[in-house]
Amino acid sequence: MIELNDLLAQIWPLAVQQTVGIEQVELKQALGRVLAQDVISTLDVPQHDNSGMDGYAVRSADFVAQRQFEVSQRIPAGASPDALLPGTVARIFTGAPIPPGSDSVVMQEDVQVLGDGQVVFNALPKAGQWIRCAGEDIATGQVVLSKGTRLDAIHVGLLASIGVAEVAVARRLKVGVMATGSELQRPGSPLKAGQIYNSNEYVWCGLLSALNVDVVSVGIVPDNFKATCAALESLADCDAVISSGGVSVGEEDHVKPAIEKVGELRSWKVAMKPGKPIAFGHINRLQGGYSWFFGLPGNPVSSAVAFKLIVKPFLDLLQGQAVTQVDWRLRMQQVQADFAWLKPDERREEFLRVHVQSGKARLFANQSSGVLTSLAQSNGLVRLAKGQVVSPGEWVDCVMYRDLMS
Ligand SMILES: Nc1nc2c(c(=O)[nH]1)N[C@H]1C(S)=C(S)[C@@H](COP(=O)(O)OP(=O)(O)OC[C@H]3O[C@@H](n4cnc5c(N)ncnc54)[C@H](O)[C@@H]3O)O[C@H]1N2
Ligand code: MOO
Repeated sequence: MIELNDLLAQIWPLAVQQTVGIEQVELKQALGRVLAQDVISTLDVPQHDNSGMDGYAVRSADFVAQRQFEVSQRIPAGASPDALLPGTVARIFTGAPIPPGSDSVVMQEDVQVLGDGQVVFNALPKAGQWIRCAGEDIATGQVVLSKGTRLDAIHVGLLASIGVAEVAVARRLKVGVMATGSELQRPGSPLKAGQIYNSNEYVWCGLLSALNVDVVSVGIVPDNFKATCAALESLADCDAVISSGGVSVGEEDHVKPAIEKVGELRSWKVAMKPGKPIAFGHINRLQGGYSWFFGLPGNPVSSAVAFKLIVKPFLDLLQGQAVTQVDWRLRMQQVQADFAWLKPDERREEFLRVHVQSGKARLFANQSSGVLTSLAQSNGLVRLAKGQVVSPGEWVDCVMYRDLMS
């Protein structure tokens, strides 16, 4: 068995070295994609000093002599103002450019309008007040977003704010999925004796949709060697293939021998619970090259946890996402156990499904790797080292699901 940290150290660099190609997309299509180049601003945001309030643009030094002023111009947002005449003020609105010669804005609530183009100020302005300075958000030449960022809605808005209409992103990945198991049935069809519904594929497809990849599914593959080889070969043109089930040691487990036949098995069995029988390798393509392969366990919890901890970061890295953004170990937090864990696994590190609230982790009662409800009713995984016991009140490492899928 390989340690999880060692597996990650072995496979993540492979993805970093073999990131996929780049394409230009329109800004709105870039949501959820990974930026392939640094984006540098060619302008200041805002472009001009502008008003932070509806009110009056003034010269603060004029207030030494007087409190009543003539309004010499009106500046709505989008206008190009004249210089402020000495001894006068300008009516101004939020976002409008500050006229040359003015160094301060007084909000209209502090001003009395006399009706003959004159106004009286009830407050003394401080130089610089209510002025939003040119370039205070983004300065010309600044790296606004770095290569390797997965673009969220705010990132896309930030790019729009500097006038970018198209960006270079990693091309979409093509990911193949297959669920092995002669006992599996599709939701929508009645279950025959001994059958269970294929849920793993639905979990992955949901998780994959957050990664903006194209999914190709061959659906359910029966437990036989030939069918397994054929399904794997049919997905060889994908960037990566994920299968579930059939990776353990029984006679009905055909994934390991099949991957050895159609490609190469590079690693098998990880010292983690849930998720021990994980296969990693590749499927050869007839025309040369290969597709990465992850054979995840059939147990629904094992398959989902292995996906989040191992496969998802690998797919992110293939798209060029920065390692610091995908390595969930950097986002572990300490939580206080609201439970006791007295019979630890001596050979594997464990990931316990917990619900964390106000810094306290409550353990889901049934930690079986077949109980998918444990994932539905938890929001994080407590990570325990081999043999680690836990007493109530102890501080333990935890990774939250939101940090696994961000
Ligand atoms: N003698 C041993 N037996 C087992 C070992 C072992 O080391 N020695 N490891 C156990 C562990 S740990 C796990 S995890 C499982 C993994 O086995 P497989 O990956 O070969 O998975 P299957 O046996 O095909 O299925 C396990 C379980 O999951 C259900 N399943 C399968 N596919 C799906 C699906 N698509 N959706 C929902 N549920 C699925 C399946 O019906 C089984 O109940 O092996 C242990 N055994
Ligand atoms: O690895 Mo298995 O997932 O312990 O049940």
